[in-house]
Amino acid sequence: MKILHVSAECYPVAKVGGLADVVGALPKYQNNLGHPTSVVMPFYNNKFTQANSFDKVYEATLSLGESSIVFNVLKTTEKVLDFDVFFIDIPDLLYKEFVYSADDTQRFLAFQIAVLDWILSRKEQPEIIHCHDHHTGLIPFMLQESYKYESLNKIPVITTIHNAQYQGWFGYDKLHLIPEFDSSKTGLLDWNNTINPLAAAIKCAWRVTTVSPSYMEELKENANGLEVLLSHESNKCVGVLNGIDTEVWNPETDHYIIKNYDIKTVQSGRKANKKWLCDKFNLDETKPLFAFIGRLVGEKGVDVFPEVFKNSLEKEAISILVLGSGQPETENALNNLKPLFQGKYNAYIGYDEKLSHIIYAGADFLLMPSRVEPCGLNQMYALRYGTIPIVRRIGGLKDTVIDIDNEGFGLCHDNVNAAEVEHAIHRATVLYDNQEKFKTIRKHIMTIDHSWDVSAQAYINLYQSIN
Ligand SMILES: Nc1ncnc2c1ncn2[C@@H]1O[C@H](COP(=O)(O)OP(=O)(O)O[C@H]2O[C@H](CO)[C@@H](O)[C@H](O)[C@H]2O)[C@@H](O)[C@H]1O
Repeated sequence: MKILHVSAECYPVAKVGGLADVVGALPKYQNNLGHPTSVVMPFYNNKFTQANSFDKVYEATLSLGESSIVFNVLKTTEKVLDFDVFFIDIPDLLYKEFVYSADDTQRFLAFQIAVLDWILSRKEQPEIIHCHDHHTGLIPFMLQESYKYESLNKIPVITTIHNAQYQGWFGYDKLHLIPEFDSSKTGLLDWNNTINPLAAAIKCAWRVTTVSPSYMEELKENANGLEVLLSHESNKCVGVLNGIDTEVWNPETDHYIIKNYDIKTVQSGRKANKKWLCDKFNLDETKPLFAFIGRLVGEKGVDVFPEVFKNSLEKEAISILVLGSGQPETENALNNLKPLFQGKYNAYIGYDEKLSHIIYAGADFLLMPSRVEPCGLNQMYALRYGTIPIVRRIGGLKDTVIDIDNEGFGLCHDNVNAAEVEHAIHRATVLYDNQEKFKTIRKHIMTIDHSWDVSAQAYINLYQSIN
């Protein structure tokens, strides 16, 4: 079955968060299962596009309302990735140093129209179009309703919701930008009197998936306004747990980390990575190291950190290291703690792929007090590298981490508040003090298999059910 993924992000081409990891791995595993799978994404101005040369495979002009916009479809000259990636090049709109910005409505509408115009022109068409998040949410609608794409409307289209908090809303003043359709179908675009691309995708896609089974259930109660819609459409919705790319995320071969290790050499390998982190960030390597990696936004629960860190660093003999960027007030609060806890706490505000790998390889515990966590990849990377996750029981975290008190391997809490996170940190220090148990758990978690093998097949089964 020929599969085409449509996405704004794909690792290692362009990554803002977990969406890139998924779209950078799932196609590889689907190819391995014998299904030719490719990705189409925007052509950004970044390290990847600067480092490679590209051939033009298609050129045309698209209509965005009254405007005519020339676009190209590009492919790398050499085979760089394990699967084909096609790039939509619209210089004025997409060729930027960033992935997302304030004028995303125009940018991603033009992208989606270009994708469909290009598919229309191809002799060999995909047998499944797999869209990711709201940036590609109008594709299911356009396939079904825009006159121009009528000949494509038998191609099954599925949408995966990686995060329902973001829906891509825009006003009716931009309705005319969508290729012409029967105006009596405008309701399919609407949710609460505004155009809502994610809602349109939920209504028009043949199947809707979320990235964990628990998140699917939670969305019926809490989906940033789409609860009723998701409950109504629940027959075509299913949760498929994300996997991880075990070639990229492998402590034995990871070229980013300071010392590679496997289950037999975990002790010395992790010691070297921890020492590097502690030297670099002025932390005490004899104490348990707690880390956080991620976007500094409300849904990750990071607003509790200033209070938690202050209290825990005063009470416990621990070190804490943060890697992340996001809301300026949280960035400032985390920076402001540095002078108060020198030698015990540090934060790198920014994005650094290499550092993230070293943290998974060197920290003892990874904090994830998420308010919302559709799946979460960090806890799975942590497990593979032998870092014990401390998570709130929500979404994919609930599906992948079991508490040590329930014969599991992680530390879990039910709510996002300072007291519960502090208590979980305290429990982690007790575990750390029992080095024999700590090391047994560490070895065990490295053997848990979260590779994409199972879930890539689950998606194939889903595609086959609608083909
Ligand atoms: N400052 C930084 N420096 C370096 N690396 C950083 C970083 N900040 C984040 N990362 C990396 O970005 C990725 C984050 O992935 P997550 O899945 O945890 O969250 P995200 O909320 O982006 O994804 C959304 O989509 C994914 C994929 O479906 C879901 O798992 C998730 O629950 C959902 O919120 C990881 O690879 C992490 O290491």
